[in-house]
Amino acid sequence: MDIRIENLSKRYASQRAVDGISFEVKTGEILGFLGPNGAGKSSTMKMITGYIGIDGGDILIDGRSVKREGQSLKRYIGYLPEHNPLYLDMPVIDYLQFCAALQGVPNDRIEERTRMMIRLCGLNAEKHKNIGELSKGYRQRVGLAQAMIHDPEILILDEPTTGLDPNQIVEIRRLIREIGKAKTVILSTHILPEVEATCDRILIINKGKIVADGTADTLRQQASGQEVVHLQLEGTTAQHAVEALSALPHVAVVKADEGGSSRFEVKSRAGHSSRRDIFNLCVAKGWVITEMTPVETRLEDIFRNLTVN
Ligand SMILES: Nc1ncnc2c1ncn2[C@@H]1O[C@H](COP(=O)(O)OP(=O)(O)OP(=O)(O)O)[C@@H](O)[C@H]1O
Repeated sequence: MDIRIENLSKRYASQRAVDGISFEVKTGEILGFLGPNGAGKSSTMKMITGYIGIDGGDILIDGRSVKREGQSLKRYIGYLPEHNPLYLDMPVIDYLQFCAALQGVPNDRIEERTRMMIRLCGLNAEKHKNIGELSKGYRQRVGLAQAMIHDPEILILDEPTTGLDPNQIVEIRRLIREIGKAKTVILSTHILPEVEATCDRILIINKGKIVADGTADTLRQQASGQEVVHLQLEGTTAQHAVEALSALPHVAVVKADEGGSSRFEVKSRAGHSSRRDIFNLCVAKGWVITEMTPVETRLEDIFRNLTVN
């Protein structure tokens, strides 16, 4: 099921938490929703799931308006909220059966779906414990299990791997990727490598507005206006190398590593590459290149550039 967000807005008193955003997520796509604290991610997710009202614009799920048909669209959506509300006095298994019934899973399938979620989310050893006795990570797993119990077409996951141990993070990412092949998934996270590992596309929101939308590769290409190369040379001094490299026509900045290790960072002018010139210079001077590595713009840097004001 496709999700289409059209000029969506949310206000809390005088604050615009979500400020006229538009984007689309297709079936089979996993969208990573990034943004600093307070950017408007949870508010957007809550509007998609019908947990809070829409102030402006609309959300279309398979062409149907959440504003008009929100209640009947809820059954297509699985939602893991940021603050996962769980019944602490209930055993895991009873809670999941209760959620299945609430979500309209037919009586004769409740046990099978509950068993499947317990297996998928690694809850077997804890299934008879009260939720209040579980560790933070296991509570998160219960939250994920309840989000998926009715096998929804759409999954909205607000920071799904928070509190999980590294092994379980890998498992849950794998699970999300698997589910994402046939469903529509939006997940928010603060863990940038997670977005690259799990998501097909990234949306960055800042102060209620979208500031980037694309694959990790496209965002990198857009951000890397200037080529940066790490270089290591033999047969010259740092001072000579910096002077000669700085004189190349497209080189903007040359930085030598401290300690005179003959390692350099060479930044070119926007839209130019200096790698050939560097190579030719070294050949002409008889210097040996022991390393020449283009530096990729890190997702962390892209995120910071777009969201630090
Ligand atoms: N119920 C509310 N009442 C008043 N203001 C709210 C409410 N919920 C959210 N806000 C405000 O709206 C803004 C966006 O909040 P939101 O929770 O959507 O951000 P977020 O991107 O999910 O942040 P985080 O990464 O910290 O979870 C914040 O400034 C927040 O304080």
